[in-house]
Amino acid sequence: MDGQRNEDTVRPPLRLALLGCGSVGSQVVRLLREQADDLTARVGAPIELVGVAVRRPELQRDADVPAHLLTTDAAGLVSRGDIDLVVEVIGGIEPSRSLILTALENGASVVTANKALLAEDGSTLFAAAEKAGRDLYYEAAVAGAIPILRPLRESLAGDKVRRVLGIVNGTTNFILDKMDTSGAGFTEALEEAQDLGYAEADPTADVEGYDAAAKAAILASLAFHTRVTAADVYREGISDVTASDVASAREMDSVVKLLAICELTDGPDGPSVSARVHPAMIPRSHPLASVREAYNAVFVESEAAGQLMFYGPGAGGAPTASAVLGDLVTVARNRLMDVRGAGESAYAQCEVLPMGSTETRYHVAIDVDDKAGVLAQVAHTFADHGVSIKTVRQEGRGVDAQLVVVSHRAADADLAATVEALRTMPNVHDVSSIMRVEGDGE
Ligand SMILES: NC(=O)C1=CN([C@@H]2O[C@H](COP(=O)(O)OP(=O)(O)OC[C@H]3O[C@@H](n4cnc5c(N)ncnc54)[C@H](O)[C@@H]3O)[C@@H](O)[C@H]2O)C=CC1
Ligand SMILES: N[C@@H](CC=O)C(=O)O
Ligand code: NA
Repeated sequence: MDGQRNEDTVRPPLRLALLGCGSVGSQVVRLLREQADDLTARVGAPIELVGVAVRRPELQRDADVPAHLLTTDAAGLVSRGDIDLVVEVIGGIEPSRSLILTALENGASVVTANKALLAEDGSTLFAAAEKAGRDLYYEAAVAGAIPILRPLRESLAGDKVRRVLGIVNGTTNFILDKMDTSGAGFTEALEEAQDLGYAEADPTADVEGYDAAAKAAILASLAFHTRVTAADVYREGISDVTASDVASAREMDSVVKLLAICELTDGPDGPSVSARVHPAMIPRSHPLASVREAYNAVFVESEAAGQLMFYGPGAGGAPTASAVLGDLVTVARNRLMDVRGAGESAYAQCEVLPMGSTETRYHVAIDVDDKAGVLAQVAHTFADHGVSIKTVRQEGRGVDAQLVVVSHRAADADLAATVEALRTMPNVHDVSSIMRVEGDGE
């Protein structure tokens, strides 16, 4: 009966152009075909794939794309004037930016997974979507399949988000998890990630934190109703994390994770925000510590809702295509109703704090002479830079000792200056591990 009723009310097809047919694009094609009837029923009209822009048409693809749909002329496809919906899964800045702008100008609604572009120049795209009166949706751009952007933009629109703490890069989480569980070094763990297809042949964007920084910019913008770009995000990757850092974390009953941290801080001149990506120790009891392998999770703290956690697959063709299809159904429904969905609100116009004035905590391992007064000298150095010590542990190592200091929260610049000063002290041999500490409620 229901099926019959839907068929009776089905409208003419919405015409879809797909830009890019790699890992994500080919899964979009597969799901469109396999779920065609359900999608038609959910949207209220069929979605008809009318063109697929590719770079190399001769390539064998995971999805069976009819040859007559393939074109190398992506610009021509989005300029045709008869396209209702465009999915951009090419990636990178150009030609993706120009293609999305042309698609919007020609009246199409757009779905993209392109975090690099949104984090670099989202404001140009949002302005173009608004001018055209069309939707621009991008749930897949952060944490793949995990619904996180829609909850921030819509479900939490009546609340005040104060903090977003996320594991938003699957490759680096896989590497750090391997280092923790098997004691592997960074290089060995990276090779395993590459063998399993998680890390690219050139893993720089993942390993050096650029991918997570783009996602942090998008998260901070939506969470705090402001504009944060990738250039505003402090970034450190995981290539300097050693097996000894991971072992130090284990001794503290903690794990090392690459975190994206976005915070709202109230000040006398109004709220400001910070966004940073760096490795940090978190206690094993924290919900993010149990995020294993290539999974992602985003932990959101808001004033009324309290703590929320979003967990699932953050990468991979099919999971990412799931998020793309979710957006596609939404923008297709909006087209049929001739409305625009919720757009970006950037009314807050918050200042973005530099990393130096962001408050963090440090775990510092210091190799020193095991002599009377050395601990006091080290403690003075912290105090001289205005950094309060939370705990100190000392381990004897023959004539030497290792001091493991965990600080209270202090300006990151003061902590960095403390470490610099420690390195010049006569009884200090080495500052062998420096790691920020997060998530233990301080
Ligand atoms: N793979 C994943 O797990 C995730 C990917 N994303 C994003 O999804 C987007 C696509 O990623 P993937 O599918 O993994 O990349 P991919 O590299 O597998 O696919 C991109 C495709 O675009 C094609 N292409 C490049 N230039 C083109 C042009 N001018 N015209 C037409 N086609 C062109 C390439 O030949 C390639 O087949 C990127 O923005 C990526 O950041 C987001 C979340 C997860
Ligand atoms: N390279 C990314 C994939 C999706 O954004 C990751 O490893 O998480
Ligand atoms: Na997502």
